[in-house]
Formats: sequence, structure tokens, C-alpha cells
Amino acid sequence: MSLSTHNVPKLKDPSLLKEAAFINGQFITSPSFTTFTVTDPATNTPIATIPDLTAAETRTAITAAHTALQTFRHTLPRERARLLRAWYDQIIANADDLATLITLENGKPTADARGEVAYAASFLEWFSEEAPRLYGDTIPSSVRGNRVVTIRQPVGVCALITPWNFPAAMITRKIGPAIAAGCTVVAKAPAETPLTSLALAELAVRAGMPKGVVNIVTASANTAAVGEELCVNPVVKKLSFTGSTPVGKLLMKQCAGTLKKLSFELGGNAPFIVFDDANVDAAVAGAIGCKFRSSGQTCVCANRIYVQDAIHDEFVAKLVEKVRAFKVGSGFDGENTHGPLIHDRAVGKAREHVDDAVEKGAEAVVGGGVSQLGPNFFEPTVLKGLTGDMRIASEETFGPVAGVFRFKTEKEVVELANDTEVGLAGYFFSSDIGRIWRVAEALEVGMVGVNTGIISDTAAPFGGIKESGFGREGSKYGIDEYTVIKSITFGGVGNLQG
Ligand SMILES: NC(=O)c1ccc[n+]([C@@H]2O[C@H](COP(=O)([O-])OP(=O)(O)OC[C@H]3O[C@@H](n4cnc5c(N)ncnc54)[C@H](O)[C@@H]3O)[C@@H](O)[C@H]2O)c1
Ligand SMILES: O=CCCC(=O)O
Repeated sequence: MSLSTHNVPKLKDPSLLKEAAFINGQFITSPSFTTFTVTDPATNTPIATIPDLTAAETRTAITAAHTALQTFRHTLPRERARLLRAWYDQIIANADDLATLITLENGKPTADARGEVAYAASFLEWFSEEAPRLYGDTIPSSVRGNRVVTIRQPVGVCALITPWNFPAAMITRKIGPAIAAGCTVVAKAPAETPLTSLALAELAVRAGMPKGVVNIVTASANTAAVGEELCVNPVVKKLSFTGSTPVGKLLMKQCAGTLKKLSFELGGNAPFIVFDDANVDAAVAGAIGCKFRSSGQTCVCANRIYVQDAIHDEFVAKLVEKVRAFKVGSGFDGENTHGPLIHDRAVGKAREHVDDAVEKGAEAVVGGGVSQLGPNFFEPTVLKGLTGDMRIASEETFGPVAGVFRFKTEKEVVELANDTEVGLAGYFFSSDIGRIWRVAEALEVGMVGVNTGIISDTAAPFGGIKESGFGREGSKYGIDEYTVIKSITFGGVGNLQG
């Protein structure tokens, strides 16, 4: 293994690479700004210098969004639909360059990055279709002579904070419904992957986005100050956050003073259960997709794999065979199935989880250590012999480590699966229709995959329960997060006259 094939392709349109923030329709930069460096996770090479904005500059972005809202909230839903569709078209037309930027700053293989671009664009397409269908209700009143209707209005200026693991899709999953509802936004780009957000902003301009409707603030050392401004500023009426549970809790506290509407898509610890009536090959394929997608760095990745006694050894042998066939290296080399992790802290966490499990009696059947490719690469790993006292049982690894637990009964495994503070996704494989209903209903999660390891779909509501947060993204529900319901009561209607 070597990184000799790490050849970064040139962008077809170099003007998509922006080293700036985006406020009120302008890409802004200034010699007076402090800056931070974005690095390529495959090599740790610097790739861009980006403004580290302050709370004051964040206020400027909020003011721009507030000014834009006064007009934008009155646009016709059909006009907003066309705007989102035009932005979607721009993204599809520039998919290769966006995929290059994603691989460059996130590390995922280009094929996965292309998949992410399509996924990201799909949220704009979906919400372009939802915008004209923002219906209210007519409600039979309980007061004689009254009539009640509801209308749905934009919540106002929205603050959006997203992580680095899907540099395009996490942001469009929030901006799409916000725009569809008639809101304006200030999005804080992740420090690790701001370039994709800024390229999306450039494509929004080309699609005709009015100034101030979409603003992108960038920060690294100043993240906490920028985040606090977004939370405490009374002009901001909504915060939608995707990221870790501890940061979600902090932001919720900071938003309490202004009682913002909130959506939180937080951390997971997904159980992946294989019953002995399952098709083992399908379960192995599901586990590969679910556990190792983005090298284990998705919030819905399997974190605990439970396999029933009778098929345990067959499942592990087949899983190991597939993992041995992975090719790890540069995301730009089309041969490679898996790239680097985002940074050495992510590698450190994977290593700690493996070391902890091995010390407590687990066996690393394949992988288990930092790769020779460089400090941000971790070997795809399968551990067997996992037990409940190991860190993997209770903490999200967010890396390419598949830990396999053995179990005996349905009741036992559902109790184990639910024995966690978080509840984002859960998966199981079974061919028994009764069991499928029982277990799907019993799992304490917001999303269940039955006989599949991939549940991400624009049409399906995405979100968690317990400490994985609340609110739903994508789907017909996603726009609700950005609207408020107003009821209008008409009095004195009375009876027919004459
Ligand atoms: N549920 C979901 O949809 C979902 C999706 C992706 C990731 N995640 C979770 O995110 C975590 C991994 O991402 P991460 O390590 O980047 O999470 P993180 O919480 O550290 O960061 C997420 C975002 O929050 C920002 N941030 C960090 N501290 C902040 C502060 N004090 N104020 C304001 N913003 C702040 C970061 O800059 C980034 O933009 C995992 O736990 C994963 O499960 C959840
Ligand atoms: O990492 C979280 C989001 C992943 C997805 O939408 O599939």
C-alpha cells in the first residue's frame, strides 16, 4: 500500500474553489481576518486558507439574512421551487468538481463522493417539489358560528450547523426545506470541509439565489464564539444542528434564552442484529455497507454487530473475507474502496476502541491498527468476542471497526440493542415476518433497516430519538421543521340568512 497514486485532479471550473466566507451574496475575505488552513486528510497537505470569522461577522450574516427575509418570505412557493430546481441543475452540471472537492477535503473515494453529490442534490429536487404543497387545514370549530383554518409560514432566519462527514448532503438536507418554506439561512460550515459548502454557495448564485438568502460563515478556532452568536441572537428563530450529542446539548442550552425552534440530528450507536433465520450472505453484504460506508464515519453506521449463536462463525468468516478484499488508500485512485479518516483524532478513537476490546478479551481477526499509509489511515478491522464491558458496546466508534457480539435469544438481543442513551438507527436481518414486526417495533431508534444496511433516502424521514435528538429531515416531514402553524379563526359566521 502506498499513496503514490494520490493525484488530485484539476477542477474543470477552478472558480468553484473559494477561499472566503459568503455573506449577503458576496464572497468575502480581508487581510484583517484571521484564517485557518484546510488540509487534505490523505496527506495532511494544506489545500486552502479560509477566514476564521468572529461573532461580529456572524452578526453581519444574520442581519443580511434578516433583511433578505423581509422579501423572500413573500415569494410564491412556485418561485422558490424554481430556484431550488435551478440550484439542483447547477449541482448536477458540476458534479465532477464537487466530488473532487469532497474527496480532497474529506478523503472519501471519488465514487462515494459522486454518490454524495447525487444524494445532496436530491434534497434540493425533493424540496423544490414540496414547496408548492405547503398546505394548511380547515378545522371544524367547536364554537358555533366560528370557522378555523391554518396556514404554514416560514419560521424566519435559520442557523444551520453541519459536520464534515457529508460536506454537501448535510447542508442541502437543511437548506432545501428552509428555502422551500420561505426562510433565509446562515449556515456554519464545518472547519474540516468548508470548500464544498462554498462551492455550493457559488452554484446558488448561478442559480439566481437572491442576496442574503443563503449565507455561509466559516470558523475553526472561533467555532464556539460563532456558534454562540447563532444560538443567542434573537433575530435567529431556528437552529438545526447535525453533529455530536455533547455539542448538541451545549447548543440547546445556549438557545434556551431565546427559545428557538430546534432540530437535532446527533450521535448514534446503531445495533446491527443478524438472526439465525437470516440469509447470511445478504446480512454480510448489509454489514459491509452499513459499517464501512465512509470508513465507518456516518452517524447511522453499525456500531454493535450482534450475531445469533448458530450462524455466528459463518457470518464472521464471510465478513472477514470481504473486509480483507478492501483496498485502502487515496480517494482519488479508482481502485481504492476506502480512504483516510478525517484526522488523527478519529484514528486515535478507533485505536482506543480496538485496544480496549483486545485488552478485555476480544480478538482482532483482521486489521486492528493504524495503517502504514499515514497517520490518518486506520486498517479496516473485524473484532470478535465482544462483551458488554468494552467501550464499543456503549460508545460510537465513528471509524472502520466492526465489533461482533454473540447472542442467544430475541429478547436478550433487543434488550442489549436498547441498552444505550442514544437511538438513531438500528438494523436487523431475519426471514420471519412475525419477528420482523416484533423487533422493528421494539427497537428504540428513529430509523430501522430490515434486511438492508442502507437506509439513507431523501424520501424517508431521517432522525433519532433519545439522546440522538429530535426532528426529521428529508421526506414529507422535513419542511415542518422550518415552518410555524398559524391558526386563523373566523367568528360570527352564523346560520344561512333570509
Ligand atoms: N444524526 C445525524 O444525522 C448525524 C449526521 C452526521 C454526524 N452526526 C454525528 O456527528 C458526530 C461527528 O461529527 P463531529 O465530530 O464533527 O461533531 P461535532 O459535534 O464536533 O461537530 C459538528 C459541527 O458542530 C460544530 N461545532 C463544534 N463545537 C461547536 C460549538 N461549541 N458551537 C457551535 N458549533 C460547534 C463543528 O464545527 C461542526 O460544524 C458523530 O457523533 C455523529 O454521529 C450525526
Ligand atoms: O452521517 C449521517 C448522515 C448519513 C446519511 O444521511 O446517510
